[in-house]
Amino acid sequence: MAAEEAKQLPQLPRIDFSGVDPSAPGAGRWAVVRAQVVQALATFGCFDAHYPALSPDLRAALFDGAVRELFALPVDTKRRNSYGPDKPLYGYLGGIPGLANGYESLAIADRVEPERVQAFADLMWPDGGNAGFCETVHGAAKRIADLEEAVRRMLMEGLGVAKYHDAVSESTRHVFRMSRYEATGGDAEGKEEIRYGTHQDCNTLTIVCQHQVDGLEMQTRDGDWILVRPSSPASLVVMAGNALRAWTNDRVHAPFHRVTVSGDAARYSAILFALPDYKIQAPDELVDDEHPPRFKPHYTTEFIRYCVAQGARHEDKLEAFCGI
Ligand SMILES: O=C(O)CCC(=O)C(=O)O
Ligand SMILES: [Fe+2]
Repeated sequence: MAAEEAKQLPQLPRIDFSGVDPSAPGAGRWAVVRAQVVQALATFGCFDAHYPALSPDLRAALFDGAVRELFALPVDTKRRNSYGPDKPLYGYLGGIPGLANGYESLAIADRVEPERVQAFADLMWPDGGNAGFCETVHGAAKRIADLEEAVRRMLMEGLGVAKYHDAVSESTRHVFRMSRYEATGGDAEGKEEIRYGTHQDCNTLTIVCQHQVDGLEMQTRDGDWILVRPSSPASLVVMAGNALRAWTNDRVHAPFHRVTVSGDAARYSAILFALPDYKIQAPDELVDDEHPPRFKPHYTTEFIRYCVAQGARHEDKLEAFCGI
């Protein structure tokens, strides 16, 4: 894409979380940031979050140490990362036919807790020596999970439904996925390849941390593609998925996105997915004459099953699944 062309495209909203402490809701710059979060999720469905709590040092330790070591393991070892056939999107993924090529990824579920990270590390390195991996991965994932909770709380406060926050947190699971996208071997035109095809996420909120190599592209409501360029070494991308869109009765946008890679360096990312166990049904406060119900109540597991069966088709799957 030519530089002049890129300049004309809208930029992702950038929201500065410095001075926001997820463990002290309401304090510091909370109210100012909350207004920006609600606005960004309603329009773009995503934003660039400057979040110094995930320090550049911790980020470097995560990618240059832990994640690289993990992907260097033999495939048979990585395949041990499985949560059973009922949870297809949980464990090791090595390419998803038709959707993701030259892509490999592993995931730690269901909560970001030291014991879960340790159990994962013990599967990968049964002989031990994984204490450094655990400390780094848990440290990074915990900070990202804190941001997810703060963003969700801000959104719920902004929409006037904060009273549901604790119950929603209680039945939200966190899946921390580490992904690797194979390089294409050159920057020349025509060398770029879509490594993860166009899709909307099925969950409530997703937070992407990309490292050094860009590649995440977000589609605006008008259909333009924006290549995400992190605004600072401490920036993350926060986006809404279809579960949050449905729960808010369509007040939040769930953007289509994809990953395109070129060049000689593999791309690595770490992604936190918040997955709802609760029934997705908009609270009464978000349904009125002006906002009639848009989606039938459902569970996200059912919707994910539907999406997997539908395959890589680029369409509004939520509407097709449960639109009213
Ligand atoms: O790796 C990324 O930047 C995003 C991948 C993605 O969209 C996904 O796993 O759902
Ligand atoms: Fe995604």
